[in-house]
Amino acid sequence: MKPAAHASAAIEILTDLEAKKRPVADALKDWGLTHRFAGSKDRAQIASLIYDVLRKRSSLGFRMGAETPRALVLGALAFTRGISADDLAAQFADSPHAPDALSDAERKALNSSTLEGAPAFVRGDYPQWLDAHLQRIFGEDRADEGAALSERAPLDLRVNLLKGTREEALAELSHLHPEPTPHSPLGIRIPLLADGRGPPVQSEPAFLKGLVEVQDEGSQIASLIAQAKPGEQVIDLCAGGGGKTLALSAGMENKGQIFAHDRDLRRLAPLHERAERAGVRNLQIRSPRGKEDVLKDLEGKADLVLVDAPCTGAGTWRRNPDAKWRMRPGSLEIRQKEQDAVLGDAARLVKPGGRLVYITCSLLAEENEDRLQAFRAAHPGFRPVPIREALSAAGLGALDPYANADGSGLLLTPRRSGTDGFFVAVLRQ
Ligand SMILES: C[S@@+](CC[C@H](N)C(=O)[O-])C[C@H]1O[C@@H](n2cnc3c(N)ncnc32)[C@H](O)[C@@H]1O
Repeated sequence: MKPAAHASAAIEILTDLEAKKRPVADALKDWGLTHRFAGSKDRAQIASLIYDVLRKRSSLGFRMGAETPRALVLGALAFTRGISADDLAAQFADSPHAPDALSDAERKALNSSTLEGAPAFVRGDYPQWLDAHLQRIFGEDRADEGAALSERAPLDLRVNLLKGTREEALAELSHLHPEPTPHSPLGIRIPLLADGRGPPVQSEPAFLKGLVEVQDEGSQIASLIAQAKPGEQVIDLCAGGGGKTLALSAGMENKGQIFAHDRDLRRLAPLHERAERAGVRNLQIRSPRGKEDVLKDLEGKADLVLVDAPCTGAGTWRRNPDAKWRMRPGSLEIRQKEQDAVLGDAARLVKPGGRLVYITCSLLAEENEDRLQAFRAAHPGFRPVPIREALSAAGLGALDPYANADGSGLLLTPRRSGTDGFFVAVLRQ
């Protein structure tokens, strides 16, 4: 397929998305099933274009003067990919499967539009109802924070010290032009390809033998702040696929015990194979078993309980732009209740003198500072550790500027730290 045919397919899929209001992954899958002639590379190119559209849906619509799938795709090709109106017209003329030729109004928008006069939620490409929420944290910077959350995300890897050093990993992956990440001592950043996709690192020998894992630098930092030490008893209460479990385990040098739990059995499934590949030998996966309390024997025993809480994921909009437009006030309320519940469950597991580390990949105070406040009111035995103290102990003092307003947590964002958005706070019992 030629690039112009990719544009046509993207318009078709976006039209379907709009009509059926369903997740983008489902629409892409269905399109692939009904267009078998499209190879995997074509499908990936089309998906990448659709994600470029979704990241900047509002601002592209504003600049194009229309929010139709066609206007948005033209806008993404011009403003994100830098293709001139003349070059687009030439591409369209050259392919039988191209979108219709550009109109005069489209040419004008492509050549001369700006974001001047656009409100913050358009410049920042986020849903209007979130404006007050983002203003609460970022004030006048909210549009710039939103804009940074609307860029493509980098591809970051974490070096697994159980298998080798960052220098060894950089050398093994040198053909992908890796760079050390600026903040995490374990991070490697791999440049994206021209169309915004990352190279297939999961097929690299360095990945297959467990020397590197895919993990955003922000997630690496959150795990490092938790400071899981050799010999400790550690519980990763919301382990999911185990991204942070593996990072914690590497910090423990396979000494002591780490327990991974999640209320959703299916989410834990990949961890078995990932741990094997990473050479982790001190992991027990405590899968849920109906109504049974599978952590009962660990009550009051953990040196560290990590709560990587379920959240709206507002910090990961670069990777899941679809989620940003699908987010509703009701889902924020549901997440808050879940966060309170899981924090309450964590409290009973921490031993006297132990730590509870609360993490979200959200930027919203309603999911971060407010939840900590509610937790502390219900559990006065837990004291917050000033985040600068926790950073210093983890050898991450350079991240001090990213402390939140009251110093109770770390707030990472693409604009501030170049990572996904994360909130991290440490409490001690
Ligand atoms: C942010 S995800 C975890 C991501 C994972 N830690 C990682 O680094 O890849 C949050 C997880 O919390 C789980 N969860 C939600 N409520 C829970 C609860 N009450 N107890 C345990 N897990 C819960 C969800 O199933 C989900 O997998």
